[in-house]
Amino acid sequence: MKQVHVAVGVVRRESTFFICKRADHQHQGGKWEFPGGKVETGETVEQALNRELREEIGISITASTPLIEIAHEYTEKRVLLSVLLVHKFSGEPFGKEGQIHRWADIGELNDIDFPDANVAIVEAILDTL
Ligand SMILES: Nc1nc2c([nH]c(=O)n2[C@H]2C[C@H](O)[C@@H](COP(=O)(O)OP(=O)(O)OP(=O)(O)O)O2)c(=O)[nH]1
Ligand SMILES: [Mg+2]
Repeated sequence: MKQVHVAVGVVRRESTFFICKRADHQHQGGKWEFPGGKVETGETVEQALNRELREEIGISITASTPLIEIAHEYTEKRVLLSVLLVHKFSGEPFGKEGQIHRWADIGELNDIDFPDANVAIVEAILDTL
């Protein structure tokens, strides 16, 4: 199975994190996600994430640091998630593509319905902060 490389942004403001709901027709539809998307040929992870966060939530990244890389195999798809912690940005995040979104407190992260690969992301957030 081909592996899809995805840049994922953990957008943080104080002890809260900006999350979006994936549309029903998408892979892992109906689950919450950290915004992001596929890394295109010739892009770095940082460039891909900056493009995706502009398109999806209307912000520009000012400062980010690598948080974790996760390779995960779903039954129908193999993904490599390169996750960056986005701690400075300009603009106010919103659901630019009409998606449901919210700020989740750090204490809620363990109870949110994320795709399976995100268990390791949530662990990394809780370990780091
Ligand atoms: N953005 C994001 N994707 C995640 C997370 N967890 C997780 O398993 N994924 C998976 C689901 C998808 O298979 C893949 C993201 O790819 P995608 O198809 O949504 O990428 P995209 O935003 O470029 O979408 P598209 O416009 O190409 O349809 O990564 C997460 O927290 N955020
Ligand atoms: Mg996306």
